[in-house]
Amino acid sequence: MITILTTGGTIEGLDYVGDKTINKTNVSIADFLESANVDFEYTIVSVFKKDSRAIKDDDREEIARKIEETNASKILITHGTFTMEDTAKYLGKLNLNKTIVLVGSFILGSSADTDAPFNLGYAISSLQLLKPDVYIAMNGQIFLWNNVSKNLETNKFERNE
Ligand SMILES: NC(=O)C[C@H](N)C(=O)O
Repeated sequence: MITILTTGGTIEGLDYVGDKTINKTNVSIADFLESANVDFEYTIVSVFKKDSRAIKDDDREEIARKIEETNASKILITHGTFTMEDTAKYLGKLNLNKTIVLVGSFILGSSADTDAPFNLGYAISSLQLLKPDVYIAMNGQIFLWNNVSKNLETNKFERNE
């Protein structure tokens, strides 16, 4: 059983100009999974729908609460890429003793060339194999919460050393 927590960001088809959200086509994570015909049990909980630049520690606390509330030991979090590393660090420090993988997309989930389905598939596969801890699954790689940052020039996540 996997619990999927959704929090907004480009992966959910939300588009932004500056700080303003332009509500484009709302893409649901459920639609991606249904079209892939996945065959594992999951529940999707929408925690909030935000540009990740607007996510504050109060919001992260709410995510942590949802993680503690669920019986599932494997948690996927869909999240905007801008502050994904901050949420990963926040959760990593809590020692929640569950396998937690954060994933998002660089290209709008509603675009034909979106990286969302690839990233989701990679993250879900990794989630099932990784030991308890907090990870980011992006760019076809797995990053541990305490050794990751987003390179804004290359639009890639990378290890700090
Ligand atoms: N690629 C993204 O997800 C960026 C997005 N604007 C965010 O919420 O961080």
